[in-house]
Amino acid sequence: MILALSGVRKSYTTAEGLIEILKGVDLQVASGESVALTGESGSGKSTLLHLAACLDRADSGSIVMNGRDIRQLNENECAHYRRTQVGLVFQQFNLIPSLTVAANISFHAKLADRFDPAWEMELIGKLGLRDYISRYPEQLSGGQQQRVAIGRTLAARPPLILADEPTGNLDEQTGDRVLDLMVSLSRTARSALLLVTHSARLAGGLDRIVVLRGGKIVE
Ligand SMILES: Nc1ncnc2c1ncn2[C@@H]1O[C@H](COP(=O)(O)OP(=O)(O)OP(=O)(O)O)[C@@H](O)[C@H]1O
Repeated sequence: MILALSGVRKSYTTAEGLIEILKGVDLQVASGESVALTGESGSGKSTLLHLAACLDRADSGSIVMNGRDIRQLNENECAHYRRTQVGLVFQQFNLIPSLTVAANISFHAKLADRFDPAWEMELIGKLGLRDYISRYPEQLSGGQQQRVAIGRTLAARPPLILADEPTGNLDEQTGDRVLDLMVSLSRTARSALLLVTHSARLAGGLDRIVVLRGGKIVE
């Protein structure tokens, strides 16, 4: 098991008082497995991904990644965890504006000490980015930037990829095509994938679908 969440709870304090979003989430993802995380808007899918990425803290429960409970990590250890253990593909591409496409793609792999030029060239080809490697992010379309963000994540071959359907500013067709690529390349990289998606078609192509409802995972 690469990732195991048990009894994970998370509440937010708002003007209306305390709202409980996750009410004891249990979820396991096996090494190399792809899991679609679905559920109604506001059910807590992004919250769950942020907790697994060590970007936010759960109130209780355990989140064990590769045998280690990430709830015990301090800030520095969390940052190291994000650099080496997980790849994040979120709605914001977060590319580095001052770096070329090629440098953006190798950035995390180098930080994680997993830079592999042959794998990177393969990714650049498969993502259709060969003609753009010397450009800067601002010179790319949204779909192209999204492909760079995916390439950057996959270049580091993280054991786990956490992806929050990054369809925000893309038309459906472009978004679907890029997400398909991400799923197939995650398999090639042997990374486990936990993907938030509203697309039943895309979810159907993954190993398993889980639903977040009423603050818990129902399969
Ligand atoms: N920092 C925060 N403070 C207060 N409430 C929050 C915070 N972040 C999220 N929420 C609330 O928690 C709930 C779950 O949000 P979350 O973004 O996890 O849902 P989601 O399932 O990813 O939704 P969507 O499919 O619309 O993206 C929502 O009701 C949201 O308003």
